Amino acid sequence: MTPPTTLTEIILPDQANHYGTLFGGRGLSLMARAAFVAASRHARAKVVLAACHEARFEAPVPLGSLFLLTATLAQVGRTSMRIDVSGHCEHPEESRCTSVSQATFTMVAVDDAGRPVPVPPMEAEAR
Ligand SMILES: CCCCCCCCCCCCCCCC(=O)SCCNC(=O)CCNC(=O)[C@H](O)C(C)(C)COP(=O)(O)OP(=O)(O)OC[C@H]1O[C@@H](n2cnc3c(N)ncnc32)[C@H](O)[C@@H]1OP(=O)(O)O
Repeated sequence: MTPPTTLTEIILPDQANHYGTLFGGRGLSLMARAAFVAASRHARAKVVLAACHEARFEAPVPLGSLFLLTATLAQVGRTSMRIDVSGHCEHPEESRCTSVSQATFTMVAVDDAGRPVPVPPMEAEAR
């Protein structure tokens, strides 16, 4: 089974809003990026973002924090993959890590013409 994809980003001023916390659009973009990596690792093909479901931001991510993302392959269809992404916030000077966001992304494998192509089933990963 493919291990979850993890990405860590330090939140700098160019990623912040006027409240001094991570801008939500940037947060979603980072989560989509993690989903893209996880889907690409499974499909080993071009993948595009088809949908984003149930995105939630539960707590703000302050400037200077680490935003830790974990993307997990949750379900595989014929050409699509559902990727669950969770975000945690960690202050670099503290060990405390709190859950701050979740979203689910549907990624679809495509050929060079952008047509959906089959992806390996989840079970195939265990072989
Ligand atoms: C929000 C965050 C923003 C953040 C900000 C991004 C920042 C960036 C970061 C990097 C992010 C990475 C992403 C890089 C790559 C691009 O950047 S992709 C760019 C954005 N996405 C696109 O341009 C895709 C545009 N859409 C399409 O090309 C077509 O609709 C698709 C997705 C290829 C599907 O084609 P289709 O002809 O509708 O195919 P169809 O046979 O009906 O469906 C194929 C499969 O897709 C599934 N599917 C299609 N539509 C949906 C849907 N809406 N819901 C669920 N499943 C669907 C079907 O159920 C089917 O699944 P299977 O049963 O085969 O498993």
